[in-house]
Amino acid sequence: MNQGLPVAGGRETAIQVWQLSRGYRLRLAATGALGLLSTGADLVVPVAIGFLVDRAQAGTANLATVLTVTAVMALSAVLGASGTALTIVLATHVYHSLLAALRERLVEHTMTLPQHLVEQAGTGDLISRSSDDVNAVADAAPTVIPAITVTVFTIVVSLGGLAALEWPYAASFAVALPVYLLAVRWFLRTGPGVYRAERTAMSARAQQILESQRGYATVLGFGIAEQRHQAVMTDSWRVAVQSLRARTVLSMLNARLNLGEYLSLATVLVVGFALIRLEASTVGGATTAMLLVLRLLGPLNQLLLVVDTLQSALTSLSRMLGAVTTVPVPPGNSQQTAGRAVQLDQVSFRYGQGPLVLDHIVLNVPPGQHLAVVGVSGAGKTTLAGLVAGTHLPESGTVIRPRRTAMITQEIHVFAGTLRDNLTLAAPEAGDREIQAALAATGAVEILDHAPNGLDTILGVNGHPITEAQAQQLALARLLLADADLVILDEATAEAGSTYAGELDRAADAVLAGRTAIVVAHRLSQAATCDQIVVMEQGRIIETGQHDELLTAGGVYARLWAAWESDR
Ligand SMILES: Nc1ncnc2c1ncn2[C@@H]1O[C@H](COP(=O)(O)OP(=O)(O)OP(=O)(O)O)[C@@H](O)[C@H]1O
Repeated sequence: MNQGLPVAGGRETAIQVWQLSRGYRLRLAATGALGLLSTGADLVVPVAIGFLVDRAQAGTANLATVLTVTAVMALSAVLGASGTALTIVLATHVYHSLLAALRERLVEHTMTLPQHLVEQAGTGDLISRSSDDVNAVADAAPTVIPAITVTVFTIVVSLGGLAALEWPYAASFAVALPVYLLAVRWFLRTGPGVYRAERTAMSARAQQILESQRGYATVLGFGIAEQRHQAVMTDSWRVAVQSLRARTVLSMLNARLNLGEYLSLATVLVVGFALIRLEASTVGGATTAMLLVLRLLGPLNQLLLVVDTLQSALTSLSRMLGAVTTVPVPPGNSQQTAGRAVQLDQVSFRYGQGPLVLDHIVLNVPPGQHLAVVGVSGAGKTTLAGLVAGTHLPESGTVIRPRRTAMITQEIHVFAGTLRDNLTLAAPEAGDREIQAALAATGAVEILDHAPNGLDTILGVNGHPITEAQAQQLALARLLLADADLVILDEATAEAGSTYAGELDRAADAVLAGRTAIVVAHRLSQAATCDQIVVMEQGRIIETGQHDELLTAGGVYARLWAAWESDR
């Protein structure tokens, strides 16, 4: 079962958001001031209507009074509405800028996460955080931002207005306040768990679908399509159940809000009635108070309703920040240096909680030397290559490698893009002549000869097809252009003895010339030409030496060599 990446707590989320807001705080303050002024202008309407009611009651209202008051109301309404609209635009702009900054940080950070941590968490979890969660936070903007900006300012200004009228009016609102507070408290306690469960179910579904797609060949090969289909259905049903729970919680919140609304209106009416009887307020004053409370209820309900979206967005935000703040703290040490040598000192490693896969490895590769790593399948060769490349971090011990290290793994990926893009990934400044030279050196010119648009031919999904061996040649040409100090080769596609194996060995020789290299020798012909060979068994180095020395010694390497020669 995948453990998933961590989720940031409330305090950590607040700290991260505060840090992220650096550079936007002045704009935020200006937005706040504008919001307050705009909502203040909105106060004019209820006050003016109360004023008119009093004048009408006293019989002193004439056409001029009505026209003047109407003009003032119209002006304040226009000013208030435009100010509020501008506040929302400004707030939305800041929100999206902050989200873009966070998304960048997320992508940047995930690129530095050690491979095993991502594998342990499940790629689906990471994809879900950088897609579903980013969408949830972005989608919240149109509802949450207007609700928050309008409500917060309306509450402050309206309560101030009620208190300025007669304090009992403001105090009467306190009767309904506990209902609202209890509703929010209940929702904040119930909501996060329900929303987190919904998001986690979504992550699990994403992982299930991803695994079915990635393992498509295996699914077909073993005839387990129906089984996979059922697994995806089960996870989709879990998402449906969790979504239903989330929506039920929302309906229950609605019921509580309706109760609060009823209580606040009833209380202000009763208080207004009592104040008028005591001659502490005029009918106009009571009218203004009633209008202020009505004004307050709309945004308040809107805010509480978007607490749902807000809560969901906050959950997503905490998941995004959780992935951003995942700092791998390996007890072991993995360092990059300006030099060209590789050193491993007592390096041990395991995947998650599994058994030791590398057991106290000691290795020295002097600058410019080529080291071959040999061993049966599962001995730990690929893992060792990953540790030297820095994609895995040691559990204990120290890895020292050149800063400019490049690796070709067993999974060679052809990126969607042009042939040129695929070659210049690690050398963006390389010109066409250098690219052609690299293709020639690695025997890959044939790819170019058959590419309909030369270096501009689109490769990858739906692009110009290339064979697995050509993809490997392309990867070698890319490596040559990257001009790394240390090259790690862990490619294993070509069958020993095939024409391609010979071609790839020659291409690899061209790439490795003059560099420090570690070659995971899936074909022993690759090992024979290296300066040094280490033989691995169950995570340990059991033999070290040159090809001839190891053959003469008659140990494991000699037996592997004999078996390999007889298979050729
Ligand atoms: N991602 C992983 N999670 C858990 N265990 C793993 C993972 N990758 C490899 N292992 C285990 O670690 C051990 C060493 O695997 P590794 O791939 O490094 O061996 P190898 O010598 O390179 O094998 P091969 O020649 O088949 O690639 C094996 O027991 C393998 O099952």
